[in-house]
Amino acid sequence: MAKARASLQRQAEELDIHNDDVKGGDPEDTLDESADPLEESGRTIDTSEDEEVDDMVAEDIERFENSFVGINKRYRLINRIGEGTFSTVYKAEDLEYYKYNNRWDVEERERRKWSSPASKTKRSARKPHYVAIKKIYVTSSPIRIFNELELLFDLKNSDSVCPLITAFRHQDQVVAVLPYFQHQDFRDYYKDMKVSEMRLYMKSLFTALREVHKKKILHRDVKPTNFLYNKWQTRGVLVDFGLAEREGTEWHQCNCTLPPDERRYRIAHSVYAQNQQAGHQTTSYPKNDSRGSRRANRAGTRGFRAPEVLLKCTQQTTIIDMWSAGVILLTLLTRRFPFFHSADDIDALLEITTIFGRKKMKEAALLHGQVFETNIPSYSEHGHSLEKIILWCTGRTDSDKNAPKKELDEEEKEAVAFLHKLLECDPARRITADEALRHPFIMKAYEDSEGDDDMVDLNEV
Ligand SMILES: Nc1ncnc2c1ncn2[C@@H]1O[C@H](COP(=O)(O)OP(=O)(O)OP(=O)(O)O)[C@@H](O)[C@H]1O
Repeated sequence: MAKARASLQRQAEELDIHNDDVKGGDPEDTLDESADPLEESGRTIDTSEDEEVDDMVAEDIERFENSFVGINKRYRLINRIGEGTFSTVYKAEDLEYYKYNNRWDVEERERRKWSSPASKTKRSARKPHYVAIKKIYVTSSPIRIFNELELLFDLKNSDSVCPLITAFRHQDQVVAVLPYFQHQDFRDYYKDMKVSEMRLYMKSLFTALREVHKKKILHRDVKPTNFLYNKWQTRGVLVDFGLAEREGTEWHQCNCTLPPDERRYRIAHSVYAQNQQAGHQTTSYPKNDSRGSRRANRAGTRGFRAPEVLLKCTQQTTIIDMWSAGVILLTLLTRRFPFFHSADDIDALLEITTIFGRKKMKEAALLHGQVFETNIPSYSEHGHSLEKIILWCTGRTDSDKNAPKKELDEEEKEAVAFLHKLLECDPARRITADEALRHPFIMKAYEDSEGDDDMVDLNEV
């Protein structure tokens, strides 16, 4: 393992490119904006090798094959399946599959488990095997590429993380080779997923996050396009560790990790509190603050960033991913994608304020030593309940005040009770992936899959 790591490191160091990351934020921060969930370019392109390939895509594949000498000896490129901010992903047939040990191939393992001894040898000899080739843009910094490859290498034994099979470099171009994971486009099912199906989706997502978080890795970019879900197999895999990092990277003490008494003391003696006591409602923070602005990693995708990321917490933990998972569940329950659609971080904070109200946001900000103030009169002190928002978004509100009040059904109510635990503004009180998997809402998914196991047993008999 150490040898492979050293070789990856060497490859990253060898890259002679000095460009900065694609989108930098203000120089004081680390802000990597991943693809907008609304942008068509981020959309999964459906592929079947028999399908006609667009002329433009065929040209692109040809360019790629010509620029990356030798790639077509190992892989037959079939189609372009995804385009993101940092990479283009192609589906390809692995031409040298049988030369190697393919422990990464979970699907083949499953197939072999259930097939007869004779078919095991017969069919696998003919069956083509597919991979996803991620061509990382040359504008990505070598450090970033190395980071992604190294974290994927670390997670190689996790079935719910799309593993790294191998990686190649040719001049300034790096490609990562991953197993091709058959999945459906989120946009094709989020509008009509039943609550029982949401449970299975979330269970699979938390299983992946538990694995990642156990290794103390923050994914940082949890969103539907980075969780490839196969609803027929009720299994998904996490992809895209391009923004991921190890917990503790560049940490500096943040107020949120102080013992409550000490935090209260600091807040009570802050400039903000003193100005408040003096009754300076409009000048509760220094207008000409000479202190340097705070540095914090705010990488992620708009609409999925946790409040502590937006508030520049300097000790962010793996729990930021659980907020993003909450945004996915909110999307499924409201049938709105993307649910949040802010232009920048301030907008994002305001969108959250609309739901949770001014009081909660002020508390959330103080927790990280920040002051949250807004003069927008329409934001209420306590916001709106998630129940109400789901009813609004799904057209279950009546303009007639005398009409009987519409309510969520029992299953939706259970989902909302769980959602509150994910969309908790205080990271210390937010549910972890491990706890989520033991929550009654998710536990019901195990009851459903126990039923499925029975069915398999009967078929076997
Ligand atoms: N292993 C895989 N199997 C099938 N499809 C994949 C695989 N990996 C990636 N894809 C497809 O390619 C898309 C882009 O991949 P990825 O998220 O890794 O790239 P990215 O450039 O970092 O994207 P973004 O900027 O959207 O975060 C995915 O949303 C998915 O549709």
